[in-house]
Amino acid sequence: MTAVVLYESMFGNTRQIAQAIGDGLSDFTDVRVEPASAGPDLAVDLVVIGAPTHAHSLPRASSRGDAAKWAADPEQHLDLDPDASKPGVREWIESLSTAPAAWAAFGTRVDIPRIFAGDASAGIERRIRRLHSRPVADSECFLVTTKNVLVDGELDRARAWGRSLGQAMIK
Ligand SMILES: Cc1cc2nc3c(=O)[nH]c(=O)nc-3n(C[C@H](O)[C@H](O)[C@H](O)COP(=O)(O)O)c2cc1C
Repeated sequence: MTAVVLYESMFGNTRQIAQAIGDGLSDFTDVRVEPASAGPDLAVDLVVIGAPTHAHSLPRASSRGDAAKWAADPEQHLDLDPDASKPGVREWIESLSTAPAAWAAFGTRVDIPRIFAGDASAGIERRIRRLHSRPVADSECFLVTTKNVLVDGELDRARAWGRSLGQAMIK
């Protein structure tokens, strides 16, 4: 069995979550963790795909530009990921003609009530479901602070979610 965890990340949090999900999955399968800008790779048994929440939904070119402006402000103490300005998860999904054979969605968002934050994972799930496919597990969103730092315990939660996806695949 093989799996790929695809992510988009501006400031590194979603990348760290993707790597932790990959760690959890690696107990069950060979797994690669890659930016979504690498393009569609459906030749695997499981695709796990995640993005940061921007304006309640998935990043788009304009919100990636806003993220780059935040990172350019030294007072924000943010480093931009190398692939941050490239096409990401929204474009990856738009390029699909069929859904991956097995897939699950995750996101990151600010630790405020979901109704105010929105949730990229729900946006990913909704878009791939339009290709007449259901995820292998409910989507999951991981939390950052308003200063864009992962909330304590979220990497452990991501590892556990990755393990649960691996378990679901071997059943
Ligand atoms: C342009 C922009 C818009 C954002 N909009 C939202 C939002 O609507 N809701 C939210 O919870 N977080 C929002 N955020 C915060 C991101 O969700 C947060 O920066 C991200 O989860 C961190 O992941 P990353 O380090 O992988 O980019 C926004 C961030 C940026 C840069």
